[in-house]
Amino acid sequence: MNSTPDTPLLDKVRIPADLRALDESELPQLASELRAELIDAVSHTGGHLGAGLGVVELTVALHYVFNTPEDRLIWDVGHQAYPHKILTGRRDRIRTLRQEGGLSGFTRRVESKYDPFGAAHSSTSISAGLGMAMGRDLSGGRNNVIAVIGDGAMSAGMAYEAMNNAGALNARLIVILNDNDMSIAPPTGAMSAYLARLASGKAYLGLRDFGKKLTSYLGKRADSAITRAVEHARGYVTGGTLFEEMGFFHIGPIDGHNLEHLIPVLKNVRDNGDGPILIHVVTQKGKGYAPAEAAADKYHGVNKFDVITGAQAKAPANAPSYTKVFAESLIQEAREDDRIVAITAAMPSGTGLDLFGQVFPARTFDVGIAEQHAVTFAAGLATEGYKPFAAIYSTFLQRAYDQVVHDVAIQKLPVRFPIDRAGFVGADGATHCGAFDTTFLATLPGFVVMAAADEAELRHMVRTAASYDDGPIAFRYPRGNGVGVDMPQRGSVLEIGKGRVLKEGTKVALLSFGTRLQDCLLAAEELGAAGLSTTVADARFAKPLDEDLIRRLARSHEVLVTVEEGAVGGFASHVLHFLAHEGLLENGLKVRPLVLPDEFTDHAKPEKMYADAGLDTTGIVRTVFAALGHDVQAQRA
Ligand SMILES: Cc1ncc(C[n+]2csc(CCOP(=O)(O)OP(=O)(O)O)c2C)c(N)n1
Ligand SMILES: CC(=O)[C@@H](O)[C@H](O)COP(=O)(O)O
Ligand SMILES: [Mg+2]
Repeated sequence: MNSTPDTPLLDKVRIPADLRALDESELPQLASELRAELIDAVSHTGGHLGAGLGVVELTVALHYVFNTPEDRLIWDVGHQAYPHKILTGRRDRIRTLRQEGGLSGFTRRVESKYDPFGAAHSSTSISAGLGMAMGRDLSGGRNNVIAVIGDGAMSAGMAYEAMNNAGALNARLIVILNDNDMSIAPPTGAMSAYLARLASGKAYLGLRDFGKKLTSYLGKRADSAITRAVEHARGYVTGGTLFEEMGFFHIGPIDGHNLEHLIPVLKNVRDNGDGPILIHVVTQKGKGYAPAEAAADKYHGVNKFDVITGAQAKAPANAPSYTKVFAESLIQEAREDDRIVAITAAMPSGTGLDLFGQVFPARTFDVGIAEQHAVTFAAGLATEGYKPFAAIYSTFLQRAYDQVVHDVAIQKLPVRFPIDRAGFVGADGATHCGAFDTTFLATLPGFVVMAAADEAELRHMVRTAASYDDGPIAFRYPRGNGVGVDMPQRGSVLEIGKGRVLKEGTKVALLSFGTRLQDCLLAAEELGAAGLSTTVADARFAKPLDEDLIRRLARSHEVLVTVEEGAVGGFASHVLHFLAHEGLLENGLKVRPLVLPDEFTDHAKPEKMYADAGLDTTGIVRTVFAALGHDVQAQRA
């Protein structure tokens, strides 16, 4: 049984100004109440918990020391910002997190003046902060700019591009590296090993040298409290760290859960110094909640859960998740072909490649949060005759578009792109919606672009991709579970550019690309009951199109509706382009392309999102009736 925590001190804090009125000695108590409130809220909503738990003290210290929102506080990714939301006027809505109409699970400018920059994709905070710092300097401002970035996010190229620029500009910018030695999975890469070395005290200077450096940056006010904080944590970082070579003053590591250490350091940095500074703070992901601390993923993302036991709610599923089907199918293919290798950009569990990695550790590469590199790395593997599967969520593939075009497509390299989380993703909202992949891939010459209509189709597409060597090939599938169709033992190789017809009719044709197929079949039944004989086809390919199929549907039906879970400019655009060139739009054919709405759709339950987008059974039927000029209400009565 969960009961709302007792939070007498937190109840007095609505906004950071209230927090700043507290005595410093009260802050540990406030942090403890904030942590209890966070746990309780997320137990009701689900969401990102581990990262927020790890920054409770840091959040309190930052708002205590800095004058937010005039001082700009930027949270990288934003998944750790729930404690920040509670302290910045949003506590009354914290139990609406990630629900329709409720608070976003990330920072958002439209949500609060305390969120100076929206996020959800990682590693943008230093760039945004540097822009704010230069804007401030150009307009003669005096405010601080603080970017908080995790050790996982620090693996991405953008972070280095920003530091490189910040060092050269010598801008006054505060970067807090929140090092919890975790990404979603344990972090990978040389940078992670380097940070671990720094945090373990192996690279430290003597106290005297450190004192000298500190005084040169912070001036006389680099008092003993700051030295003690660093000394207490692990020691003192040497000159010549990577960050210092990039022009940052580097301080740390310090214990990010100890307010007595955090506050003097932050005050000193606030009041002194010039140029960019990086404060290395060591924290524990999941801190203060035993089930999170004990979990392998530190409760990075959780369903609703029981606070006492930590047990998470799990809806019963009638079918395996698409992710699991992908992983198992790829394992199956990889047993047959030792040239198959798999790549993830810090999403092993999300993409299912953790399973692949258990079977084929040497053929699995977690490259860190580095989608651009992941794609070009895959291209390199392809040049050596390997069959790389670069498994990247639709939304994160956006970051690697030039690599897809320049390194893969132009060179016609057979990189395989399994694209998970294609279409609506529900609670993560607009930043994570996989809306654009069909549009941005199908426009590239020579790219093969497929969408799986169900989990069996996904299995076929994995096999098809494994056997296709003529150039790049992508297949998209959504977040969540399959539809419960019978599964083939092994996938078949699909004929490239050929769709299939599931139901023959004469008046209306529904041409689906992807998992909306099930709703098309239901819609066809409704239309049939209303006397409208309906064909249902699964296009399978947005590129190359099944031109024979489309020609036939266009010639022998009065209405042609295309249905896809993607933005305008995708499958339907290619169909319309083809129809126009074939002169098939000139004989009275009524074509209706159903795509995602031309807007960024906020978080909600996926079923509601489909309904609002007109992409559910009702929406499809309504579209057909409207095309035929029928009165929808009368038809359905
Ligand atoms: C460009 C991009 N790729 C992948 C992700 C998925 N993702 C969200 S949080 C996260 C791990 C971040 O690790 P870190 O920055 O150390 O933060 P922590 O969760 O440890 O606090 C990943 C990989 C993302 N948000 N953005
Ligand atoms: C913050 C982030 O980007 C990830 O944690 C993401 O929320 C994971 O999404 P899935 O739950 O769909 O894997
Ligand atoms: Mg981390």
